[in-house]
Amino acid sequence: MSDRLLDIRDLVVEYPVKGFRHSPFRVLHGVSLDVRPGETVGLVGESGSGKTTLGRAVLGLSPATAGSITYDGREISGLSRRDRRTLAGEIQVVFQDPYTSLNPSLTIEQILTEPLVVRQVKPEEASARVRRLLDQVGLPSDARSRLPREFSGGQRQRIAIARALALEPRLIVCDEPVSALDLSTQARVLDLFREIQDRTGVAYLFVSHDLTVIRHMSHRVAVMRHGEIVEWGDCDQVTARPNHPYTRQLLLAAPVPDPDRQQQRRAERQELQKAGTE
Ligand SMILES: Nc1ncnc2c1ncn2[C@@H]1O[C@H](COP(=O)(O)OP(=O)(O)OP(=O)(O)O)[C@@H](O)[C@H]1O
Repeated sequence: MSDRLLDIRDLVVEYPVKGFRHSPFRVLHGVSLDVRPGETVGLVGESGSGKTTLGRAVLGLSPATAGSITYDGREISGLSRRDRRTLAGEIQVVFQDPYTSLNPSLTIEQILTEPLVVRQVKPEEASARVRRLLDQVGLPSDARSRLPREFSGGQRQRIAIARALALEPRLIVCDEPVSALDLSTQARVLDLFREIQDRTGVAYLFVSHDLTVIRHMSHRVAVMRHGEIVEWGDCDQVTARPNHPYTRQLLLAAPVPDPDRQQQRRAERQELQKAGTE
């Protein structure tokens, strides 16, 4: 087995701009990174840096203008919709907003069974799997007959995670999966992601603007700015000894519990900004 489950090379993504005089808007300017089986690669950067676009490109939702995306040794960036469907069991997604990502008119059982039905899993087997999935994400089995609106944001995100796990994927693109949740719920859902990884060996491409979250989750981290990766490597190394001034700013902006230290970091950050690095 290749040590690269996902391999992105020199990826360029452009969005069309209305009007024939306008050239397309280039969002990713030749991005390269890889994800190994069972690891978490964090993608961090300010709003608009292109993190979501990169995740969408992996999912086939934003077409690549140039470059390649290889999954398990197979080029996937130009796949047709039909061929994409065969990958659905391998690559899944958890979106940011648990309030809009679940169909409000379906019961939890229907939501979790849908991907299994598409895979022609027999009804009895599907029902047993739904129970197991709920158990895996810490929800009671009587959740099956209820609707999404009967659950809190954190519980809904657990349901979204259960749905992503239904087909036993090897890679999940997590796009800001905790940023709509309050802090204590965030911590519990992050722990759940880690527990699931320890148990199943799934890999995550984990998108967040929050360096504290990325640091908690990632084995390796890519720091994005203006559609480029400005720093990439082992998470401990990047966060302990950042090379790029932008990474240093992100680190200084991340909250710390000690108010004196927080004040000192704010001053350091202002110094960096004055030096013209922002
Ligand atoms: N469908 C689209 N059509 C045109 N431009 C888009 C589209 N989607 C995103 N963009 C633009 O691409 C750039 C990158 O957006 P993207 O959502 O990938 O960034 P991001 O880092 O995920 O930001 P955020 O953290 O705010 O979600 C932004 O300037 C955005 O306006």
